[in-house]
This record gives sequence, C-alpha cells and structure tokens, in this order.
Amino acid sequence: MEERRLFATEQVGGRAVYRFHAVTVFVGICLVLYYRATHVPAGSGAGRAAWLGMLAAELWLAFYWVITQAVRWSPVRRRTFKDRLAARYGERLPCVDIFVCTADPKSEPPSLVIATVLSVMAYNYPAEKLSVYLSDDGGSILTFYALWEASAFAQHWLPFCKRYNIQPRSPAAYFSDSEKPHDLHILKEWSFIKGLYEAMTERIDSAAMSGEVPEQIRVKHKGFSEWNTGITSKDHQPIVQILINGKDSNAVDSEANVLPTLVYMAREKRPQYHHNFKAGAMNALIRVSSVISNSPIIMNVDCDMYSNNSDSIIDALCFFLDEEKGQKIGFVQYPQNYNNMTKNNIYGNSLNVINQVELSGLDSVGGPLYIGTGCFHRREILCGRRFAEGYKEDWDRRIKGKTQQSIDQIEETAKSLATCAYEQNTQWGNEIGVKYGCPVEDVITGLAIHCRGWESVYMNPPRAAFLGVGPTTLAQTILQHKRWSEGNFSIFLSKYCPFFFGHGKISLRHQMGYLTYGLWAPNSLPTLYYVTIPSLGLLKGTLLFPEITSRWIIPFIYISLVKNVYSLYEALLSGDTLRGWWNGQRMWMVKRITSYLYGVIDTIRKLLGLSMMGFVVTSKVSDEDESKRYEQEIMEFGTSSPEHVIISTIALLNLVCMVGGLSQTMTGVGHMPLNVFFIQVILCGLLVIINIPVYEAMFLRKDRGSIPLSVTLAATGFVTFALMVPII
Ligand SMILES: O=c1ccn([C@@H]2O[C@H](COP(=O)(O)OP(=O)(O)O[C@H]3O[C@H](CO)[C@@H](O)[C@H](O)[C@H]3O)[C@@H](O)[C@H]2O)c(=O)[nH]1
Ligand SMILES: [Mn+2]
Repeated sequence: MEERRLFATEQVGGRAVYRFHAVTVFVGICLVLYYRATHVPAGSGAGRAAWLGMLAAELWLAFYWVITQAVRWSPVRRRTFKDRLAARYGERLPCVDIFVCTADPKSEPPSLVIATVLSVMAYNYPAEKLSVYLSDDGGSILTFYALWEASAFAQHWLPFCKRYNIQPRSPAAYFSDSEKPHDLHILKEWSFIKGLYEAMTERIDSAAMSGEVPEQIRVKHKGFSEWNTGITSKDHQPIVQILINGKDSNAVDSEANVLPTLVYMAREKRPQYHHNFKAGAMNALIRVSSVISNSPIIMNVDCDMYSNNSDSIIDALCFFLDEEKGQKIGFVQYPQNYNNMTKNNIYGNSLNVINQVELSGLDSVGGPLYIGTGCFHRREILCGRRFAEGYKEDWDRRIKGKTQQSIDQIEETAKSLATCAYEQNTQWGNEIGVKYGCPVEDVITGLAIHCRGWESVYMNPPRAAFLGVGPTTLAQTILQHKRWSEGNFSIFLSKYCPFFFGHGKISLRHQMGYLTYGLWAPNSLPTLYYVTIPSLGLLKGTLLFPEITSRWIIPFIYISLVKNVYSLYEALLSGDTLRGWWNGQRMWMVKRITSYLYGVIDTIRKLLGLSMMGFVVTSKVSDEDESKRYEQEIMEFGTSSPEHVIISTIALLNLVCMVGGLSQTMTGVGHMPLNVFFIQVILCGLLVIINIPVYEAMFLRKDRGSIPLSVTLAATGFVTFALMVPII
C-alpha cells in the first residue's frame, strides 16, 4: 500500500534528451576511432608513433566515457515521509550511535571538532536514544579538554536549539551567520548563549595555542590524569572517558531534560603496531560503543562536517524502517557538501556534479558508494552480515549481559577493546568492520557491503544534511585527490576489482559506477598525452587530426562541442556558475596531470612492495594571507613542489608551441597553413587560455602564492628538453 511507505523514489526527468545526446556522442566516438585506425600514417617515423599514441589515448578516453554514462542513464531522487515514521514508531524508534573522527589538533582545531560534536548532539531525536563518540587519533589532551568543555556547554546549547528550533545546530555556524533576534526576551537568551560559546571557544583556542591545559582545569575531571605520564600522539595507552552518561539521572541539561551520552576515545597507539588510520579508528569505535550503547544504527561524520539539518536521523530511519524495502538497505549516504567554497569554485572542489548527478545515478543501480562521512550504517551489516531473504533486524537490541556495571567498569572494558593487540588474529579490518589497507577505506567497505547483497540509498534533502570544510589551497586539493584516485585505483587493481569481485553480485551498471572513480587515476596518462603531443605536433609540423576541409573533422568537432556543452549544462544544473565550470575544467586537467598521475605511480609502487599505504590528513586551517587569496579566487602555488613544476611545464610548453606554431603559420615557414592544423591550433589555444592563471602566477604576480622562480626555471628546462628531443 502506497500510504504505508516511508519513502518515495522518483525518476529524474530530462532522460530522453540526455539519451539522444549520449547516442549521438557515441556514434561520433566510433567515427573518430574508425578514422584513427584507418588513417595511420605510413612509414616508421615519429609521426606514426604519435598517431598510434593518439589512437591509444582516444580508445581509453572513449572507454572511460562509456563507463561514466552508466550512472547518467536513469538517476533517481528520494523523498521521505517523516510524519508517517513518527506516527508509526513513536516511542519505538531505535537507538543511534554517532561517531566523529579526528586525527590531529593542529590541522583539525579542537574548537572545530566540538562544534561538529555539538551539532550532532542536538539532533531532533530523543536524547536518551542518542550516543555520540569522538575518536581522537591525535590522542590529544587539547581535544579531550575541548570535549569536556562541550559537555558542559551542551547543557545550555541543546535546550536552546530545541526551544527555538534553530538551524544549523553547530554553534560556530549558527552564531557566525545568524542575525540578532528582535524579540527582547529571546535576544537576552541568545546573547547569553553566544557569550558562553565565545568564552568557551576562547578558552579552548588559547589552550590549543599554548599547547597545554591549565592545572586548575585539569583537576576538575579524572580524565585529564590519563595525560599525566607525558604520553605522545604515537605512543599511548587506550583512553575511554564517558563524559556524559545518558543513563545517569543526574546527567541533565539546564531544563532537566536527558542529555545524549558523550564519550571520548583515543585508541591505544604504539610505534610497533600499524594503526590503519581512519579505518582503525572506526573499528575501535564500533567495539567501544558495543559495550556502552550498542545501538543498531551507526552514523559517522568527519570532525569538520557539522550537521546542518536536524532531521537527518529521522530521514535516514525512514529508509531503514520502511516495511517493504527497508530490510535490504545496508546504508544511507548523504552527500559531502562544503560551506567554505568560493563563488566560482577556484579549485573545483564543490563536488556539485558528483553530488547531484553521479550519486543520484548510482542510487538507481544498487546504491551510492560509502563516502566516509555523513553515512548511516546498520551495525550488523558493517560487522559483516550477509543479506538473506526474510532477514529482519531486531531494532530493540541493546547491550548484552550485565547492565548494572559502574561507569568505571564499563570504561575499563571499553579500553580493553581499543588496544593495539585486540585485532591480532581476528577478522577485524577484513570481514568485520571497515576494511584496512586502502586509502579510501570507505569506498572499499561500501563495495564489500554491496557485494554481500545489500543496497544503499542516497539522500540529498533540499536543506543540506552536512556541511564540511573542503580544501582551500591547490596543494590540499592535489593531496586529497591523490589519496582518492590512488585509493580507488588500488581497489580496481586488487582482488576487489568491481568487475571481477562484483561479477554476479552487483549489476554491471553498478560496477561501471564504481569504475567512474576507480579509473580516475589512469585517466592521467591519456590526458598527459593529449595536452603535450598535439601541441608539440603543431610546433614541429606533425599533423594529428583531419584537416578542416576533410569531412572527418565533423565527428571531432561534434564530440568536443557537445561533450563540453553537456558538461556545462550538468554543472549549471548542479549549482555551479559558468566561471565555476571553467575553473573546474582547469582543475580537471591539473588534477589529472598531478594527483592522478601520482595516484598511478604510487599504486604501482605499492603493488611492487616499494611503499606503504598512507593517509595524509588534509589541513582544515590556512594562514591569513592564503585565506585572503582564496577568497579572491587567486590560485595558490607558493612552494616549489614537483606538482607545481608539472603544472608550469605543461602551461609553458603549450605557450611556446602556440607562439611558435602560429608564427610559423603566419610567416609561411614550413608550409603550414592554419586550416590544416585547425584542431591542433584550437586545442593548443584552449590550453593556453585555460592556463592563464598559471602564467600570471609565473610572470606577473609578486605575492607569496605565486610560482617560485626555481619552479619556473625547472619548467623552462623541461620545456627546452622537450623541444630538443625528437619525440615527435
Ligand atoms: O589516521 C587518521 C586519519 C584521518 N582520520 C580522520 O579521517 C577524516 C577524513 O580525513 P580528511 O583529511 O579530512 O580527508 P578527506 O579527504 O576530507 O576525507 C574524505 O576521504 C576519506 C577517504 O580518503 C574519507 O575517509 C572521508 O570520510 C572523506 O571525507 C577526518 O575526520 C580525520 O580526522 C582519522 O581519524 N585517523
Ligand atoms: Mn575532510
């Protein structure tokens, strides 16, 4: 019966136009490949090799294009019926555990972390059913201190949020853009809470600045004594502190309402044990929470992603508790939205197209990937359960065994579950919990869940569920995308390759959806080829495309035009600006020739056993000067890193080829009329135009974010080399 459903699934419109466009582009691609294959220059010269290289690059890009259409074919949108859930379940709603992960108080300031914690404590959900866990991989007293402060502030913050039903419920976000209320009575309370919040943040920040917590504060909670022995972030005992025990009748807010349980955890770290980064933290959280609250639903967020929508738990439960379809749903994923993007998205980090188009598309073929944050899981499934027909979850499941333990006893038990040795000779990190050994632990874990027969759901409500901090410098962006592309590519090359591991378990289109990301990294090679060889050909008089008078030029022009117009249309529809799209195209190239290239190299090095997996946390802070340039949308280089050399080399190379190629055409040297080299001129010209910010950073800008002279010199060296060597 339709009225009983707790959620609805709707088709996204516009498919006929999309499919027509896709078919014509496909025909165009076939024609291009046919032309390439049948027009290979005779002989054994460099021209022939370059042509065959073009063929290889285009074959790859064509294959990748086909892969990316899988998710675009029939996207869906989900809608929930929250009032039906409330009416039907009322008191019987399940308990929910929320995990927040942080790793380093320097790149993830404690005041940022607790704003996130406070936002998830304040969900529109019965507080007695909510437990919030903070995992601190930095093992830092500063973070513990901040959480302790937050536990006190929550007593005022939570009732305030609920009384006025405010949004968002991260105090940092709320006070930074809420206007002073007009009502005098409310204003008084608003100012009081704001004052409390600011004073608290000041205390936390100044502790963070000085690197220590004042003695008069350390005596106020037993938890601080864990740091008495001078421990370090890489070498310390397990720490579990229950700061608020929801079952304790004294743990109430300023209006005598129950508070959610709040727990601090820093799993044991020892230099001789590998800690498996965030995946290790998640698994420790799963175990620690199992003896404290053991809720059937687990939600996890990164410490920089505050809850922006207080109904997200209710929304997610509409899927899990739906009588008809809920049993098969393994996890509910919300998009990663950022609140610190500039208008035109200078580093292409908005993820708008991924969020609006690709994840909705995946939702129609088996479900979105698990993307690590803003995701609701079912505990049992995260712990390895396979789907079986007729399976029904026990939503009332609580902690097994003794419930009459004291807090101290529970903490001791919990600590024993967060030791380094606990996982030895167990299936944790493999069949149980979040998987180890992959820089995108989330994606591989989600894939395993899908392959065990579960589906997932993508929920993208009009009011964003979570807002986080995206990278704000070029270096952070490149770093993040290196980790992502490398992680997804290593899944592709591992035994978990969606094509093989997923064969027979998930649909072909779902496999293709996974490959959209799995093949990011290898895209670097054909792209690198495409941004160098045709331009060099222009300079050296090697023709690599049909002439303007040839009819074969039509499919080339058709594909490039239509593909770009469609990508622009998708971007605009997803909320990007025209300039944002253009910047995105630049970053698309930059990421492919740096992050993705590194992704390929590092994956291969790891396969050969030459290096270990790493997870470099992206910094959530940048200095004032950098932030200012970010606000002004000026690209940040500044350091002489190898990736900056690559970017500068490609930019410079194209400039030289363009100037050289055009001047030869104009002066008639080498008999190279413009119309013969039409496509190469356009391609090289576009590359020059898109690289204008790079030239500015090289030659015009004088600020600290410009390209250092050493990089320009190195790039000049490489370009000279490329011109001297007869590659083409
Ligand atoms: O040893 C570690 C390293 C990281 N983290 C946490 O992992 C989260 C993500 O790290 P971040 O540096 O912010 O990386 P992002 O690239 O922003 O993370 C995205 O990509 C990751 C996979 O690469 C996913 O795990 C994340 O959920 C997803 O937001 C943060 O909360 C960290 O505190 C840990 O808990 N322990
Ligand atoms: Mn992050």
